[in-house]
Amino acid sequence: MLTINQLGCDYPQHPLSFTLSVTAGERVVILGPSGAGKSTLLNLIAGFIPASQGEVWIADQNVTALAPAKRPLSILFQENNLFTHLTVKQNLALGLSPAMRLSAVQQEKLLALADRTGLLPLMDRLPAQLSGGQRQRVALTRCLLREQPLLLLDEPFSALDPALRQEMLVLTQALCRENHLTLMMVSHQLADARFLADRCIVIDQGEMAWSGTWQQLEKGDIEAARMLGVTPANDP
Ligand SMILES: Nc1ncnc2c1ncn2[C@@H]1O[C@H](COP(=O)(O)OP(=O)(O)OP(=O)(O)O)[C@@H](O)[C@H]1O
Repeated sequence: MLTINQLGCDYPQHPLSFTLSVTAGERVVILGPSGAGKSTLLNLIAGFIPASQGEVWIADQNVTALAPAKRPLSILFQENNLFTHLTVKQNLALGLSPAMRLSAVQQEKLLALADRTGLLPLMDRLPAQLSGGQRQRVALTRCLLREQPLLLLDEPFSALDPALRQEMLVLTQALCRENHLTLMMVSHQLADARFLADRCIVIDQGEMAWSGTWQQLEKGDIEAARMLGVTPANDP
């Protein structure tokens, strides 16, 4: 589904170069120390940071030279995902049409998904009139309306309180399953991986340092776990 090969950019501190493959429908949680290159990896895949080397292949298509909007993926950041002057409904409509002019079928689709994610009572509000969790629910719903096969999440729930965070993880897992999405999510929490990940990747100093299961990390007896500060009795 996703293959990247020596994908990198020239940051002055140290070069970054990533090589990895993700299969269709796989849910991968990306962990690693602060500054390791996790966000850069997602931004290189999405095309927001131009690659100075390497290639990105998504669903058998070389997308390395494509503009971000042309790549078959959606990306969600920690915050600032919504247009502040547009209502929830308008923000959602942008997922289907840049001009927000929807056909009857698209309207129906939008309302059905908004119902699924609990947004119907909020449709006429502006983002400033929503809680942080509600805003992320809108942004996640818009990602899904785009119906792209690859979903990239960059610490999307880290500003939320634990209960809301758990609610969003449950929703994300359900929506990924229902829509057969391939997921790559950056997180600082091994608990997210425990809940969501088929596989964990640890990034260190601009490259992939380790790949395996959250159970292996949780044991705390491998170098990748030590890198994250995980010991058997200590979840980072
Ligand atoms: N625009 C930029 N120009 C130059 N260097 C950058 C730029 N953005 C990030 N970096 C550097 O690239 C490295 C990787 O940054 P990145 O934001 O990808 O790390 P991260 O693993 O996501 O960190 P965190 O967990 O703290 O969010 C860091 O050393 C950072 O200082």
